[in-house]
Amino acid sequence: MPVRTERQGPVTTVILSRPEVRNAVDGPTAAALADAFRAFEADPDAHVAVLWGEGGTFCAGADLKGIGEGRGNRVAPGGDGPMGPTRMRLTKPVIAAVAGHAVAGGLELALWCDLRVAEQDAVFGVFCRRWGVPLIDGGTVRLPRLIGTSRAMDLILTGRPVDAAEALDIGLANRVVPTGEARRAAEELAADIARFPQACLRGDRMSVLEQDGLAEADAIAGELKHGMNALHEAVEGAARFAAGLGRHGDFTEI
Ligand SMILES: CC(C)(COP(=O)([O-])OP(=O)(O)OC[C@H]1O[C@@H](n2cnc3c(N)ncnc32)[C@H](O)[C@@H]1OP(=O)(O)O)[C@@H](O)C(=O)NCCC(=O)NCCSC(=O)C[C@@H](O)C[N+](C)(C)C
Repeated sequence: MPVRTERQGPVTTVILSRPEVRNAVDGPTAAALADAFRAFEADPDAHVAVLWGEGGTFCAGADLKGIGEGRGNRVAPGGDGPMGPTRMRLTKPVIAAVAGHAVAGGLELALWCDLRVAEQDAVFGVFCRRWGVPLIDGGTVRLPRLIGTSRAMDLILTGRPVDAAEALDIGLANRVVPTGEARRAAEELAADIARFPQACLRGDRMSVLEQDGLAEADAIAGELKHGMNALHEAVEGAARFAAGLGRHGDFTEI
């Protein structure tokens, strides 16, 4: 099974498991990844997902051997991405737990996630530059939005490796943790996020995602729309505050 899912309360961990090819994604693996995230999205008790690659590597991108033999991943307009879930807009957050390499399509998978927790020896990069395989899983769109056009163009044109320290510095990684700790740290972060009232959190997240390409006034109108959908939580949350709960950053009691 190239993909499996484990569940701890509201946290779902999707595990990419083809360590013998550094978790390179072929067609069946892409389909299994997409299905795993569809199942996460449909499960009302699952709040936050973690995407982790087994065997010390996040993902070496698309399966180059398959591409070389004419068995490239399916590229269908309107369908799933060649790497699987990269064209889905989930209503819930996903965190990439990056050990080893997150390169080419593996970088695109990490960019699709909301947050990236990287091990200190993790490496990111547009390694597909070497083979003439294009970024068509959102990489040319999400990378500049995340780190800015100038930095993204450097990485896209040179295909150079980016270590964890630089990734943190340029905002590609959100946290850097010791080697071997990415999954645990990402799951802890996911559990922290899963504790909050979810309608408000999902609305604020969606406001961030939807504003790309919108004029400021339209983006602010979108923010209002998502915020109003979660007002019931605001009333409940304000009542908890008035009762003296959750003050001074102690979120465990809310
Ligand atoms: C990741 C890596 C740095 C790890 O190095 P390592 O020293 O730890 O491991 P290795 O010895 O190089 O590889 C171990 C095994 O893993 C296989 N492997 C590694 N990456 C692979 C890959 N991408 N496809 C198929 N097999 C891959 C190797 O061939 C090898 O198999 P073998 O034991 O049978 O020789 C190194 O393997 C590497 O550079 N791999 C290639 C990465 C790369 O360039 N990927 C580009 C893929 S194209 C791409 O993803 C772009 C994407 O947008 C395309 N699409 C839109 C279609 C999705």
